[in-house]
Amino acid sequence: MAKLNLVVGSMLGAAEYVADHVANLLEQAGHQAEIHNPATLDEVLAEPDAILLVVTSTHGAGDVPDNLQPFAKDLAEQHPDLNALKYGVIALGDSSYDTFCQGGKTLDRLLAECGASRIGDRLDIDVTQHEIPEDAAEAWIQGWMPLIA
Ligand SMILES: Cc1cc2nc3c(=O)[nH]c(=O)nc-3n(C[C@H](O)[C@H](O)[C@H](O)COP(=O)(O)O)c2cc1C
Repeated sequence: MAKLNLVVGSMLGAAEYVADHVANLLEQAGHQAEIHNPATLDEVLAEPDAILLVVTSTHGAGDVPDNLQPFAKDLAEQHPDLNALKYGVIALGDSSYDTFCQGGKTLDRLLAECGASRIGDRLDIDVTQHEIPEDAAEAWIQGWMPLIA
């Protein structure tokens, strides 16, 4: 069973609800899930064997939410060696923006640039299509969990 660090980016609460729901599902399946909100890079670097799961919305004009900005900034500036780190990304956004799910895409890119390996595909949840984003996340995590077993 795996240890997962869930790193949350949220302004209005939707991504927080998704992270809580996903953490419960992971724990029900026997995994250990710890929510980091706000997250610090040091906490993640302290557990290189844990899998990182980013759950973030997008704000502004394609920006990472304020509570995740320090984490993203440290990743970009410190560029730590994350070759041993595995991660997944659940992004929430609104497809009416050109910058659809850009917050999640940015975290995905920053982690990959530091050498981390994404497990499976990123989930981009369009909140205009999913009134309850937790439902889309639940369907995705059921397909993702076998990849971390
Ligand atoms: C001011 C504002 C700006 C937004 N900008 C974007 C954006 O650039 N791209 C996108 O995909 N969604 C954007 N969204 C949609 C949010 O990402 C979406 O509503 C999400 O569910 C909010 O999650 P949260 O409650 O965790 O913050 C924006 C929403 C607001 C209110």
